[in-house]
Amino acid sequence: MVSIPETTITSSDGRRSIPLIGFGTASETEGGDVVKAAVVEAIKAGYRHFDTASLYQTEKPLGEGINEALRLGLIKSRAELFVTTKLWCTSTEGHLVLPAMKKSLQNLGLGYVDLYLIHWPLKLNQEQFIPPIPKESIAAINIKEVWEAMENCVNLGLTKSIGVSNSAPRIIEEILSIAKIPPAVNQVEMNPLWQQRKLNEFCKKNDILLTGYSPLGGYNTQWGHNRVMECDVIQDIAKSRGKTPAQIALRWIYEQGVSFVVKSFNKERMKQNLEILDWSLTEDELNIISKIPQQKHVYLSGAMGEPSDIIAQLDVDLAFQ
Ligand SMILES: NC(=O)C1=CN([C@@H]2O[C@H](COP(=O)(O)OP(=O)(O)OC[C@H]3O[C@@H](n4cnc5c(N)ncnc54)[C@H](OP(=O)(O)O)[C@@H]3O)[C@@H](O)[C@H]2O)C=CC1
Ligand SMILES: O=C[C@H](O)[C@@H](O)[C@@H](O)[C@H](O)C(=O)O
Repeated sequence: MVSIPETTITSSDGRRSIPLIGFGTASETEGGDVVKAAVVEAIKAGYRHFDTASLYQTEKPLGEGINEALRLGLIKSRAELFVTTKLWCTSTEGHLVLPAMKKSLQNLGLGYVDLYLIHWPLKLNQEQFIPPIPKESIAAINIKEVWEAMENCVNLGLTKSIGVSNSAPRIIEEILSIAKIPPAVNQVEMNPLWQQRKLNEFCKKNDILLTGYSPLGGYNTQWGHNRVMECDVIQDIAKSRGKTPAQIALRWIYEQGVSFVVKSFNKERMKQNLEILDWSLTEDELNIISKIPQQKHVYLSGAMGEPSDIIAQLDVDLAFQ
């Protein structure tokens, strides 16, 4: 079993450990049983950090997988795991945060999560996330009110740490200016095609751990693309090093001093994705990767189906490099 290196983030118990590699659970095609079985296999392989969200509808099977792992004796206690979930945009209002947090815990069957993230700094007034989302259903987030409610979740012991996702410096600075408990993590799109150099620098300066999502570009998914896995530079390095393109992309992100979450429900591939710890990329290889033309992929405007100034601003904020 692979032992995954950890770093620490701010939490209600002072600094707490977080494994640098997390297991993603976003899937539109795989059912609950597949997710549950994958979680058990992932724990066998050595994953200890699990990423879910109310949006993904994988909280319940993740919780079931954790219970199964406990039953099988793969772990002795839930405390050996780091579980992240996220507040969806329909609940980003002060009075809606606590009920959403409690609902997530109920889905997971857990007494607390390790990290609760604001999924997108945005308010949606429409229950179903089925585009087109009319402009009238999109509102700006009242971040002060929402952050105070997130802090309340920490004070109630429902989450150990809080953070943001898909957030640019502008919103993070706003949070930092009012926070009693600062954000511990910012989870964003990050891979060799969107390297996030400036955001990484900004987060490091503010003691916020960047977590990269879609480190393989969301290969073969509806929301992702195949350009990372099919990138010539990545493929050439993979051939010359006897590694897979996925391993090169993951080793690259690992070497950026961030954490990342990668999803594979396939037993061999989830293991392969951990086999990146006992070798490193050379200066030359890092240099070539740093020259890959940058191309951000996740633009919320594309997903909404109707133009909105609020979404457009969010996309602009996130596109800086
Ligand atoms: N905060 C946010 O807004 C977002 C957060 N996320 C989080 O990040 C996680 C990871 O990102 P995600 O977008 O899923 O995409 P990833 O970049 O992790 O890619 C996942 C895809 O790659 C395939 N795959 C995984 N490993 C390999 C491999 N070694 N070789 C070939 N194919 C492979 C998977 O298929 P298979 O399972 O068949 O192996 C799956 O189709 C998500 O699951 C979610 O938890 C993701 C998007 C947005
Ligand atoms: O762009 C819109 C996408 O569907 C977005 O909502 C997801 O990528 C989500 O952030 C996730 O975590 O999977």
